[in-house]
Amino acid sequence: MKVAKFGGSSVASAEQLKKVARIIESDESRRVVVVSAPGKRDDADTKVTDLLIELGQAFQNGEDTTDELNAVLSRFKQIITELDLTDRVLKDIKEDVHKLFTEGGDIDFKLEALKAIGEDSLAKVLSEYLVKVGMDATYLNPKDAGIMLSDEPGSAQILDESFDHIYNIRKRDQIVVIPGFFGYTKEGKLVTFSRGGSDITGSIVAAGVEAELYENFTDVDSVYCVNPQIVHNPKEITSLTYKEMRELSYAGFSVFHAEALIPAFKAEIPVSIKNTNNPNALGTIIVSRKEVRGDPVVGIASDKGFMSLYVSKYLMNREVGFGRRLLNILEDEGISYEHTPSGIDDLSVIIRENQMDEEKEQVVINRINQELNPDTVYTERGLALIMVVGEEMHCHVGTAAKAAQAIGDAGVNIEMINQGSSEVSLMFGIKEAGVKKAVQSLYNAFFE
Ligand SMILES: Nc1ncnc2c1ncn2[C@@H]1O[C@H](COP(=O)(O)OP(=O)(O)O)[C@@H](O)[C@H]1O
Ligand SMILES: N[C@@H](CC(=O)OP(=O)(O)O)C(=O)O
Repeated sequence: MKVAKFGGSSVASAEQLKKVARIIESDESRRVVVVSAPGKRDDADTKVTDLLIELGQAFQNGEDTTDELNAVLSRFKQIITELDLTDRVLKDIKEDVHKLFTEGGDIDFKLEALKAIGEDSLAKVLSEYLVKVGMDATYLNPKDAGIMLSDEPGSAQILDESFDHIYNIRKRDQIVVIPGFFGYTKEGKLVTFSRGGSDITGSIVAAGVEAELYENFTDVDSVYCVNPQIVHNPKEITSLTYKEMRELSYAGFSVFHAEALIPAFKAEIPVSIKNTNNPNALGTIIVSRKEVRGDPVVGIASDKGFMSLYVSKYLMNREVGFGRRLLNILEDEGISYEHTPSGIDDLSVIIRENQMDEEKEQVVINRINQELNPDTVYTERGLALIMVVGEEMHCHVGTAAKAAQAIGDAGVNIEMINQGSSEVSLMFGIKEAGVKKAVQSLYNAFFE
């Protein structure tokens, strides 16, 4: 049994949904299908999830919501008209939205339920279309699928007990179409994963049903060794390990959600990245172990939006508990951190900028000054991280030197270097403005 997930680009229009139906029909082991909400049809378009977020914001601000609701309805109207389906889904959307706007309840959970309407409606549309073209298919709500999540709106996590429930999907003899991106808490409240989270649903369902393969259909022929939006026509990666993909997706390979690998990895289910627009292309396979190739680097990822919090104090190395107290301050202020590169008398904490606005930054700096009495404390915004990744790095001499040289050749200053003890990746912190030049130069050094 295979689980096939189709992303926003694969379900953006009636034309795309016809391709999806052909893909499902062409392999009878594709029995479980997970879908996103309709994504962008072109660069200027808006994802349905973003339209729903705008609808929620208008409602929360007490504004007229007619235009925002019509924008969502018209996306679905166009799809069902072109597929010649009933207008049942439009009625459901209107009813669901009306209920959410008029019944009592917590606003945060209403906003969550609104956000999920895109995936939910698309799953209904696709199952109806599959039946219309002759397949035995049915819609399955995440609650009935057994997808139980933690009570963390917008960043929910799977509860372990879900997997036993999800296994029961195997017993169904129809093709089931499950909306991605959301599930339910034990109390029955709808909660979503973080953005792009349909990949997570697909991985959870694949682990739950013990699938032979988790296929993730998107709009590129494979995972490329660098983001194709940065380097023109980069080399394809045919296979990589979970560890490598985890590092790369964390650092900007948005083709697969960084949190989506864990369920498939734990259940040892191979993940295949395929193109809905070119399903015969080989794609990329992600597995636990791959043959030794002799290449130290498989991919180079980059992500913007980081900042560093720099703290120095003479004899920091001898002050017991200094690091713990610093991180405690961040914990108290509800800030998560990414990395902590350190020297003898100094420590930098790398944080995503959206974790700490200017106001919070002042609170944190004041507390550090009062509670830790440092020599210096300051922040630097506008940082990017570049991650050079490859499992074979540990048996190659000189990879770090080659990477640093390539960044230097691009005329970009390295602000920070970090290498994890697992030696799967090398991380460089640079100013955001230098990302394109540095990535192109690294690509030339390792792949050309
Ligand atoms: N290294 C990479 N390899 C392939 N695609 C990448 C990479 N890094 C970023 N991307 C981008 O990821 C996009 C696919 O992800 P996404 O838009 O989330 O797809 P979907 O709509 O299927 O969920 C590609 O169109 C590509 O621009
Ligand atoms: N629709 C949701 C979830 C998702 O996975 O979407 P996409 O497949 O378009 O990345 C979002 O936009 O966040």
